[in-house]
Amino acid sequence: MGGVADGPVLPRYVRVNTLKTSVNEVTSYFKRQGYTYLGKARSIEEIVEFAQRPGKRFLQDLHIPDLLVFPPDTDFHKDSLYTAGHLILQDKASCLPALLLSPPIGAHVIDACAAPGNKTSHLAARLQNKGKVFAFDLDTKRLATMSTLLLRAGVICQELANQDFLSVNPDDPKYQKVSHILVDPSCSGSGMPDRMRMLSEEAGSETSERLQALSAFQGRALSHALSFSSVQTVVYSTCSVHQQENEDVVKNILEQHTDFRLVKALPSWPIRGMNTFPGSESCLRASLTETLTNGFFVALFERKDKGSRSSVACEEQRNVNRADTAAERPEQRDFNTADTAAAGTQSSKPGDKSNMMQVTLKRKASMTNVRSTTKKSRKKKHKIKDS
Ligand SMILES: C[S@@+](CC[C@H](N)C(=O)[O-])C[C@H]1O[C@@H](n2cnc3c(N)ncnc32)[C@H](O)[C@@H]1O
Repeated sequence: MGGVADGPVLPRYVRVNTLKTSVNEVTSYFKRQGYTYLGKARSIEEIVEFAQRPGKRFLQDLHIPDLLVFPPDTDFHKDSLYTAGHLILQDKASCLPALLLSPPIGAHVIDACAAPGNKTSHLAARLQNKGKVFAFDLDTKRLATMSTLLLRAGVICQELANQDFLSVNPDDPKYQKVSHILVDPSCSGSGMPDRMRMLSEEAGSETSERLQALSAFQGRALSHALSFSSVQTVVYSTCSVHQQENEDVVKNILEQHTDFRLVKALPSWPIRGMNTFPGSESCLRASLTETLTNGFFVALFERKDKGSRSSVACEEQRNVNRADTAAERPEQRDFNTADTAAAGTQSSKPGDKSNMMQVTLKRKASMTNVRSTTKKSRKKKHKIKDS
């Protein structure tokens, strides 16, 4: 393990799945396992210090109440609380989007690019399984993984669809009550430590083209989310460190969607968006060196007029989105590498036409495919319960 001289090391963050247990119960459990509970962290510096030393100790995080912090390399994969879905191994930064979206219990929520589903399960926990999470993803395999993870986490308010979010009709009566949307689209993954290394090995021009295409897709996904007529709050997040995928996307969207404004995301968070446009400090950034997390970016949008948006404005924006989408959709499927690796499943290489074809074919199976996976998973749930 690295010492202070090697720079900060990422602790093991553990999110308590409040659908199945509580922070108090988990704290008592670990105390019985011989761990010492050091209370709630008071500063990031305290966590930095804490993470330098091994040992059976843990803290409660200072920003995210249902997050516990253990020394790096603490392995919970065989722990019975983990296997029973009471604990979710999730980086602190990746807990920010659901925390910030903060849908009220019973709300209808869309998770636009959802698999493998850690944020979906966090959203369901915040909803206390009441209301609805419509979760979309293009990748069949990742959705199957997600279905298993959600089952283990006790999530029952989800509706999964193997569908391009950009093709979801905001006028569909099914989504008329959607008030909160999370957009966590495919990105370069440059905030993930190993991804950063991989990216630096890529040729400059290739990287810049890829970033450009990613950024265009991210903008369209975010714009599409803002076109749902009842949506009030939207969170946009990436695990990228690039301005092009973060502040630039947000700036363009604010210019297009003047009926939305940025809200200061978690004011107590120390690192803000890069100063590239007025108000960019409302966004937040995360990094290993500054916040002891993976590299991450979050922007929180809120509708200015809390009443419903004019249907003409919605329709105009959707026409723009549809035209852009039709032009760009085929390439966009290449950008799943970082996310797929994070999910522990096989990824398609950028430009690998055979894999692209597979994805296209799989997508034709669409909703039925996922619904049948979900049914199978439900059967499995009973088996797990019985055994
Ligand atoms: C960053 S990952 C999402 C991680 C997920 N939110 C979580 O916390 O587990 C991005 C996901 O977007 C999916 N995706 C890419 N393009 C999409 C599209 N047009 N519609 C829906 N999902 C898409 C990818 O397959 C990938 O699973």
